Amino acid sequence: MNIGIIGAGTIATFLLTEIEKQPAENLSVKSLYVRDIDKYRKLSEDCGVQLFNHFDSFLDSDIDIVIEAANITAVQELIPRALEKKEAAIISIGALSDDTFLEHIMSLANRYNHSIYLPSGAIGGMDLIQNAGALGELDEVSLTTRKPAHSLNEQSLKQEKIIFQGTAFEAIRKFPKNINVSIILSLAGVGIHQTKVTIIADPDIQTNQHKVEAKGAFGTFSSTIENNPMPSNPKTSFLAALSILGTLRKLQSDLKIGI
Ligand SMILES: NC(=O)C1=CN([C@@H]2O[C@H](COP(=O)(O)OP(=O)(O)OC[C@H]3O[C@@H](n4cnc5c(N)ncnc54)[C@H](OP(=O)(O)O)[C@@H]3O)[C@@H](O)[C@H]2O)C=CC1
Ligand SMILES: O=C([O-])CC(=O)C(=O)O
Repeated sequence: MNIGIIGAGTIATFLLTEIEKQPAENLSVKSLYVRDIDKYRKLSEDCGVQLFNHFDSFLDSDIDIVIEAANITAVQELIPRALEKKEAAIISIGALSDDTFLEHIMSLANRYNHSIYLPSGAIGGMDLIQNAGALGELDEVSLTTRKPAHSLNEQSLKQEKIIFQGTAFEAIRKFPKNINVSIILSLAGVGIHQTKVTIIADPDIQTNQHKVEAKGAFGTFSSTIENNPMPSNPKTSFLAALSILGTLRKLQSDLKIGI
């Protein structure tokens, strides 16, 4: 499967490097769409990947799937165009907190017969949350995120502080680079207006921690992940980058686990 990536930052560089190390996997990153070709020329030379700053040329290059690894605005601007020609995977899932946009890209996916893949990012258990709500009997879903204070621009904190409490809809608007996980959780579960989110800035931790709790006819569920951050962008957890690799592997495998 030939891959084109939007963006060339932390997650994109991880994918480039790791996919190149596994030639037997039948995955290959062929093209990168960037805003500034000069900034990423060395990366492209080191990894043997072609750079594009013209989106249609990127889409027309030898790729089967577009992976967005940029930001919410890039999803809004570029994914509708991508879906006319290719499959797409999105990691800046916060963009899907806009119902009108979500309906728009779903109708494009349907019209052009392309799927939209949403890797589970820095959390897990989305299969369980979806299954628990299969009969509409999922009553409550919440997320408590605890991140190092500096990741949340709270460098001066001396002790932990709750910096946000509200819905996922409100959370992603206040923290668009830190709480994409709340939107995939909402899409899997009870929606952006019902999913409760708490964000804690903690000066004494180094990991990105997410606690998911759910309650319904199925029983109760609780899981906590302590994510190691990516060195080049501590806001981003290593698992978020791994989850894209996981999605690509699942797409290629005949054994679909947890689907
Ligand atoms: N779903 C989840 O669980 C998680 C999601 N994320 C999200 O993943 C995304 C990527 O994270 P990460 O790799 O750490 O971010 P980085 O900031 O390291 O990299 C972002 C890259 O995107 C590029 N970019 C931004 N806008 C555009 C555009 N319009 N067109 C092309 N390229 C663009 C930037 O380029 P330039 O140099 O031009 O600025 C940069 O190369 C972020 O939105 C982040 O919030 C992160 C962690 C978890
Ligand atoms: O990487 C993480 O831990 C979570 C994150 O940034 C996001 O959801 O946007």
